[in-house]
Amino acid sequence: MADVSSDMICTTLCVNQYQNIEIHSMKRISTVQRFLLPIAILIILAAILQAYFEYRGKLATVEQDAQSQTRASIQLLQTTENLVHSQVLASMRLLRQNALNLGLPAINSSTVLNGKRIPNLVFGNHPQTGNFSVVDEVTRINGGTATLFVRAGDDFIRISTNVHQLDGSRAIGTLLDPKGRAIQALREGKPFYGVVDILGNPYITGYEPMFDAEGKLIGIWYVGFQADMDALRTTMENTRFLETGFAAMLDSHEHIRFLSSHIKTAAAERLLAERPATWRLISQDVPSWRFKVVYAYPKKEAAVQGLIKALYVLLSGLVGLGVLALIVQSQLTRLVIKPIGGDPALAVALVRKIASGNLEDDGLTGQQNTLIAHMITMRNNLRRMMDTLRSNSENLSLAASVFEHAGDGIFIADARLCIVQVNPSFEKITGFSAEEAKGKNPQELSFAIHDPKSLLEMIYCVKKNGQWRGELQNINKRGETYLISIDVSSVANQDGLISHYVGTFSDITLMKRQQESLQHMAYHDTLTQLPNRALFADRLRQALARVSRTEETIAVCYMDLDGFKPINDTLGHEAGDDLLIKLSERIKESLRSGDTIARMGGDEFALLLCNLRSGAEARDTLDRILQNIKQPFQVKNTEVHISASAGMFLNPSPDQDLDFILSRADHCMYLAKTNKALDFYVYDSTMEPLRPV
Ligand SMILES: Nc1nc2c(ncn2[C@@H]2O[C@H](COP(=O)(O)OP(=O)(O)OP(=O)(O)O)[C@@H](O)[C@H]2O)c(=O)[nH]1
Repeated sequence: MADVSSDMICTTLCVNQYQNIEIHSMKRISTVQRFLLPIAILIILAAILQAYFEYRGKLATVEQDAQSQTRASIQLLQTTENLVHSQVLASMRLLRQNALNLGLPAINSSTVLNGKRIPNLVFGNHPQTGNFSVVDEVTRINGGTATLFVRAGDDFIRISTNVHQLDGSRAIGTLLDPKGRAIQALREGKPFYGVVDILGNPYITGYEPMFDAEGKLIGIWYVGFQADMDALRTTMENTRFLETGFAAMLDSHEHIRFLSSHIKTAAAERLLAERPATWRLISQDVPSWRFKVVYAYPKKEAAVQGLIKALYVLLSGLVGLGVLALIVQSQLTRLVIKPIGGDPALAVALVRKIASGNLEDDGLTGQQNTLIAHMITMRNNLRRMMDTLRSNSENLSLAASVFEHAGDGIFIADARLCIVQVNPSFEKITGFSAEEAKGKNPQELSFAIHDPKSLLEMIYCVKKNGQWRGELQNINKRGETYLISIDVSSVANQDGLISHYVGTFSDITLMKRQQESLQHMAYHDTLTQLPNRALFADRLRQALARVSRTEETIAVCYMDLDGFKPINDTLGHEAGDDLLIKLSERIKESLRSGDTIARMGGDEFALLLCNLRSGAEARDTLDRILQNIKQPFQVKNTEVHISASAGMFLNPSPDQDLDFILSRADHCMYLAKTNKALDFYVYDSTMEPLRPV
């Protein structure tokens, strides 16, 4: 119980802390009380109802008992009557048989009895008035009493009897009670059997009409037994109904014959006469005896008995309720409150709060290993999950936004490299819509169309290293070639197996072109598109490096146009430009693929002749070029003639400085220009420092 109390206190404290829970009413009534309240009300109502019914039942039982005892008393009378009735019949038969043994009944003249003249009843020749042999014989054999009556008008006079009067004499000469019960039937010639009051005593009697040979009613046969009322008297005297209730047997004159011994006759007579409302009187007639059985009891006593019974039921109900309350409280505490860890209302409120989506930590705590504690843990876990989900969702929406708005094309492919999703930039760059791209692999969308191997390399690297970066040349839906810089990485599932590939790429076609253009500009002359000084120096460097391995002959020539300025001056600068372009193309066409011509500035050009078999071949080549230049050019519809002076550095060695080589060739060119005798001079470091062609 101490645990339960502490639980309740804990719950109340928790509830108090639990701000948002609508359990104000529950604070006042605990779950056990709420559980018990309807049961208690039901049990109390049932007990009250049962008590009421018990009360009514008790009243009815008292009434029924009284009725039943009344009937029992009557039954006793009737039993007495029935038992004696057979004796009466036997005696009646015996009386008549004894008479018939003497002769048939008849009236023979008259006789005198007690000074009165009455008809003389005879059996055969035997007068019966004052003759007691027949009746005494019957009584001797069967007991009881027997009488012979003779009819005298409407009356019947006892002429022979063994019924004695109070003075002890035989009651002959007396009349059959003219107001009695038997006389009416007998006058009509019918028998009468029943209880008759004879001289103040009840007799069970039998009366039969006596007829002579002609069938004339001349008298009465009578036999009777005085009823033994001792048993009835004892029963009545011992009867005590409730505390003061009593039983009484009244005769036809309403006189009390028998009465319960605990009440005085006068008091009983007064009650029976007044019949007060506070008493219940049950009376029943016994017609054959002309008696009346009365049972009387005070209503108050019956009510008290009923109330005692009702109170007993009520108390039993309350005791039962108390026991039930204890059982319910202990079982609820053991099976519900303790496992829950507090009032179920608190748990319900907590669940409702969680269900409403409120996962805030409100400081609620629960005892270990209880439902509330588990729910709080669940709520904490849910909150953490929600935070993670929210964060993931934000990341996802961010990722989705990036995916949607990224300038780079993005595709996501499954493990078979079939595209499952692309972003708008993918559609823009490739020209393929998302619907067209889905389900296809990059090759089917013309990725790396010219170099399918690069895709295989890409897959191999991604599988091995998790990512691959490179450039691919693709063809878009419009059939245009474009170059992409692409980054492909793999996404592994929980088992560590590749589930997806993510490719991010950008169209670098334009950038590449610009880059190439810039590179071209950096190494070429913008007017003639010939290599410039820097590219020439680079090629010369490469050639020198090669020479040490191949021992081939190379030659570096420096060339300057003669009389170019006048063309500018006369035909204009544009014509000069045109001439420079056409001259460059002519020289380029006359060179072999491994040779280089570069514009060094203004009207100055440099030549790098490689793979020469000899110095003579170098001279011949330069000479052929100079002769070629002398061929007329068509500029602005004008035939223009021009020539060039040149210098050659034949067989430069790898250890020689580039500037030195060029300055030597330039110097030779200067000699040719100033000398005018030769088109070019040759500098050969291995032979002569400077010599003409
Ligand atoms: N049209 C045109 N003229 C150029 C260009 N670069 C330099 N020139 C001109 O080329 C001329 C070069 O001068 P010079 O070397 O004296 O010309 P030249 O008449 O050939 O004289 P020599 O070389 O001494 O024979 C100058 O008038 C420059 O203005 C160019 O890119 N286009």
